[in-house]
Amino acid sequence: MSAASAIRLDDVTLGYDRHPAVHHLTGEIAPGALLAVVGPNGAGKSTLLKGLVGTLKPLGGRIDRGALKVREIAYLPQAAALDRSFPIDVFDLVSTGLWRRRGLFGGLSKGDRATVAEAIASVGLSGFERRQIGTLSGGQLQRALFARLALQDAAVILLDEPFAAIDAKTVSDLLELVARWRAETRTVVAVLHDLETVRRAFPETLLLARRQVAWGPTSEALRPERLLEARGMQEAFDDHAPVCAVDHAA
Ligand SMILES: Nc1ncnc2c1ncn2[C@@H]1O[C@H](COP(=O)(O)OP(=O)(O)OP(=O)(O)O)[C@@H](O)[C@H]1O
Repeated sequence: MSAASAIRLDDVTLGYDRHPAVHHLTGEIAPGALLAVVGPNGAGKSTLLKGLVGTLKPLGGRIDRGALKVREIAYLPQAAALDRSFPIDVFDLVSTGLWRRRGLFGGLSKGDRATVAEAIASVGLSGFERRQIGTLSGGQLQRALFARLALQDAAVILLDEPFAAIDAKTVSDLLELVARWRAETRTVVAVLHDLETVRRAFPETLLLARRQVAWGPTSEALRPERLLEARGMQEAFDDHAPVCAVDHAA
């Protein structure tokens, strides 16, 4: 992991084909932060993660990652984005978490194999090493993907709806892993829909509705009036508007 750097957003607009999906984002993700990103469907949450990981360049404003390299940011997209028919077993999937350190064709040493086995054990999947990922339940697959993330040794970990359709036991096991990452001073940003989980486990929240409604301590950001405001802003958003002139006063 590199020396910790904050990620700073300065009036960032992100979108597709010159149409903003989310705009006027300004704030700082401090090193070691545990930040939830919350908002209605289509609010721009996934778009924001794509901006943070650098796959989407801002249409406006600036994302400053300091000394942090884009390859030091690990990104777990929504489960739907993963091709589960890909012929790979749990061990090989998890071991790809070492690629950054070992290179694509580096091969695994005995020590590496032990590290992979440990990561698999840490998510409760020992015994599943040779199972094809297509045969796993949704929760088991998510455990395997978290084990791979753990091996990536990333300074920043971005999770897009990591607990969608996952049972309470699995969520609580994976949250323990997230807490461990935080103790290791990694930064974790997670898109979440379950506000109970956010309130329980995430000290900071960014509430989005095509722009930021609130960004700060979770208890403040998730006040009922803020959530209501987010819903109203989401409904009022014009999906076809071009990039706007900045309206800081709004
Ligand atoms: N590749 C794309 N091309 C064009 N528009 C897109 C693309 N991806 C997302 N959008 C649009 O950008 C807006 C924000 O989408 P985004 O996926 O970021 O929302 P979200 O908050 O993650 O939603 P959800 O909770 O439903 O996953 C939506 O109007 C969506 O249709």
